[in-house]
Amino acid sequence: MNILIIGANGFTGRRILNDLVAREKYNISACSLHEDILPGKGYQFIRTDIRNASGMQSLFKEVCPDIVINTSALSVPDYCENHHNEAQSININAVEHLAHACEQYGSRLIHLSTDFVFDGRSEHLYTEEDEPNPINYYGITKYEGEQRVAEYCGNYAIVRVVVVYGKAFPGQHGNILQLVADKLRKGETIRVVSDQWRTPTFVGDISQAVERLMTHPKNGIYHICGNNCVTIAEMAYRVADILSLDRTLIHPVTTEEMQEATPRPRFSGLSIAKAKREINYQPHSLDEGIKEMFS
Ligand SMILES: NC(=O)C1=CN([C@@H]2O[C@H](COP(=O)(O)OP(=O)(O)OC[C@H]3O[C@@H](n4cnc5c(N)ncnc54)[C@H](OP(=O)(O)O)[C@@H]3O)[C@@H](O)[C@H]2O)C=CC1
Ligand SMILES: Cc1cn([C@H]2C[C@H](O)[C@@H](COP(=O)(O)OP(=O)(O)O[C@H]3O[C@@H](C)C(=O)[C@@H](O)[C@H]3O)O2)c(=O)[nH]c1=O
Repeated sequence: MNILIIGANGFTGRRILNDLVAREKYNISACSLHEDILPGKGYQFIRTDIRNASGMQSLFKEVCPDIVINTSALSVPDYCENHHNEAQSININAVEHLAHACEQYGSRLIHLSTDFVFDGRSEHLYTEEDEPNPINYYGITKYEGEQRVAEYCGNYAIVRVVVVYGKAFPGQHGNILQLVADKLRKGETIRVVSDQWRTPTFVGDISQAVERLMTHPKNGIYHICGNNCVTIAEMAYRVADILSLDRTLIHPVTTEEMQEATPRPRFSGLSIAKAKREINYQPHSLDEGIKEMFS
């Protein structure tokens, strides 16, 4: 089976690449905007900018992928808020070209998306049937990208993940749990929001789910995240407690006090009932994920 992983230098993409290579049963190609951050064995790396239509065509011609896993994105909401054109070209236009290329080559597209497609006004965990209504530009572009995939691709799965955490490699952006651990280890304080609820996702659980979705016979959206719905502050306290760090350095603040430049959903916990039912998805608990991340 020929697999193409796009965005393979990224936090989630590299974890999926490493996990699938370790299975030793796939023919794997990886691409990213820049050179391979950590060259290894068991895959070929082809540097490609997926905004470039002819570059994408050559990539597909060379790889002839059965499965395409798209983890590439402009995934920093604050940056997207001030760089609309760039966000649109990566999160929407390139995704549309990708969907067409998959259709042309008969590839199944596994496309990563986000809880930020929702407005956060819900009182319950969002299901795949709930109507998106993004409240920041990143969310708008990711929702539009989802729609292009569903419209132009005959064989696809959209995988929505939430606050992804796990070990990062040098050169990758970290995550809020790593930031908390780093600050507390240095004896520094950190302000964390106490009124935004999420279902954080252990990065290894995404590759577990993606591998199952590669051969799953259905199209559609899948919510893939953890099964604990907590505030960002609660995540920070769990890191402090599990690593025996000083929890008094954590200063919980409201969204209003935090004065974030980019609006974020108040509540964007996702329900994983569909993934459990259809692909027997079984995520780590938050405590298990934190322990594995810092082991
Ligand atoms: N991180 C999170 O908490 C969450 C992430 N998501 C979604 O999950 C997915 C993965 O996110 P994450 O792991 O954080 O992503 P990263 O930001 O870590 O990685 C994205 C990768 O995309 C690559 N890329 C960007 N533009 C292009 C391009 N034009 N052509 C080719 N490659 C490109 C970059 O490559 P290079 O490094 O080579 O420049 C980068 O490494 C995204 O779809 C994101 O929207 C959803 C919810 C939460
Ligand atoms: C840096 C920082 C963040 N936070 C909060 C803000 C936010 O709610 C949460 C995570 O912050 P981050 O900066 O990691 O990113 P943020 O932009 O909120 O995270 C999002 O990333 C994109 C890609 C997604 O798709 C979303 O699912 C979500 O995970 O932590 C604090 O409370 N204190 C801090 O010092």
